[in-house]
Amino acid sequence: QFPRECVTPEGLRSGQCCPSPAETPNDPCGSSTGRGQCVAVVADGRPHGPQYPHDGRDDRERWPLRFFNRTCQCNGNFSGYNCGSCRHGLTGVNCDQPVSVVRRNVMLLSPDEKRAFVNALDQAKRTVHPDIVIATRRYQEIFGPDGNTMQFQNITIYNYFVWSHYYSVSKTYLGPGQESFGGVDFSHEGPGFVTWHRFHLLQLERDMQDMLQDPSFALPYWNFAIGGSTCDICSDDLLGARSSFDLNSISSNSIFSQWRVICESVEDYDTLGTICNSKDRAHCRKSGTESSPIRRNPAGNVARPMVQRLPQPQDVADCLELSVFDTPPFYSTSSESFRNSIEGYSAPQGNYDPVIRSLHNLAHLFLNGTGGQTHLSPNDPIFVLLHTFTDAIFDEWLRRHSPARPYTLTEIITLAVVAALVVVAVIFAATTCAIRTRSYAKLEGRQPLLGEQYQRYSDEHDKTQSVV
Ligand SMILES: O=C1C=c2cc(C(=O)O)[nH]c2=CC1=O
Repeated sequence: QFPRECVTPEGLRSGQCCPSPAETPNDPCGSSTGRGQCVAVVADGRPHGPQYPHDGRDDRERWPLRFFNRTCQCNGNFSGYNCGSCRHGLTGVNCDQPVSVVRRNVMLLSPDEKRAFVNALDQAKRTVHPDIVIATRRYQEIFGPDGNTMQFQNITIYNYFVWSHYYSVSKTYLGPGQESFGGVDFSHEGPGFVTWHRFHLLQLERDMQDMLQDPSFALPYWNFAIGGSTCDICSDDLLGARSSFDLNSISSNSIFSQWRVICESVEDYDTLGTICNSKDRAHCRKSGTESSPIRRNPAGNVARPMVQRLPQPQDVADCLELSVFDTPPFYSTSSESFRNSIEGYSAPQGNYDPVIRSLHNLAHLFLNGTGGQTHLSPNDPIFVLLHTFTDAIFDEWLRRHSPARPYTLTEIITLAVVAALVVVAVIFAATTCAIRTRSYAKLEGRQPLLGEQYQRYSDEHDKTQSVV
């Protein structure tokens, strides 16, 4: 997924993606106005962990170096692929006006607010993303059969949200006739789980703010830790009630019954080395099958009773007690790890047990349908609310256990200078004391203890009272 302006044959061959902000053409990254500059990308070059035994086989390794090695780095409050937008929470031409973006419990929205949110999601499902296009082939084939037909496509704002999640979890293609490698997932089962999903949500929130021209638009959250087997947000004024005719479908009174899922032909992609794309529909139509509606049957997985109920409020309280963010082997098998507990591969109290599913994972599996399959789950808009709540728990954990931030170079130098001054002051004070003590010791025999004016104590008075 890249800015539309960067995916020309020349753009990709140059390896540079440094577009100009809309207001200042021919000014890469808005450098003339101090917004940012075009710099070499520095990607993490450390070796992969044991879970991923390949090297150089997947476009996603050391992202985005396979495609671009120079991109915009924005200064201060500026942000975005061309530094043409503001950092989250800021607005205005100079990005210096704070704007409050408050995520609220979706159940507490007024009827008008609920309607506005549902309509905004539906608008995002239908509106083509103004800036971003998606790759439909791997890098090897990205220039097309003639070397000049770029393999990128437009995508809608909401489908881009679905696509980027799919891209992060899809298998590594190892070549024709070979089974794709599914042992790695770039956004789950590891330390990046909470931060990857935080950025994913911020991207959608920002895209919807721009679409609505409302910089204060906030995604609400679903408090899924209510126990029991009722999906409280599955009503037609919110995310859609259950259809009366099909246990696995959404009621036709909900706009979400009209939504069609993308990225479901996962076996085809893994065999052909293609990437989820909207040609799916044409392909499906030719073979006589329309792309499917969202499937959802909350609490309906009778074969797996453990996932027929939602997490309990105490589960949230328990995982917040875990003070260590993540623990070796930094995987879905970690114990005493906040990340693995909120993700839901270990118990909320921290102990790992392969049969346990809790918190975030349990909420996904409870949905029992599109929202419970990792490559498809964001197709069900409940995903958005499930993840804003997961993010709220992460936020609370950061407040309680905020890991010490490493010092910057400036802070280290300042601390060193202050420490040196303190040492000099202590040495000076100690030396002065020692010299004075020695001179007093010499004079002690000749000098009255309290000096001239305190020499006399009245014999008639208490000895502690001086007579002046
Ligand atoms: O969409 C998801 C679906 C999931 C299913 C599990 C599981 O524990 O089996 N975990 C999931 C995470 C998802 O993000």
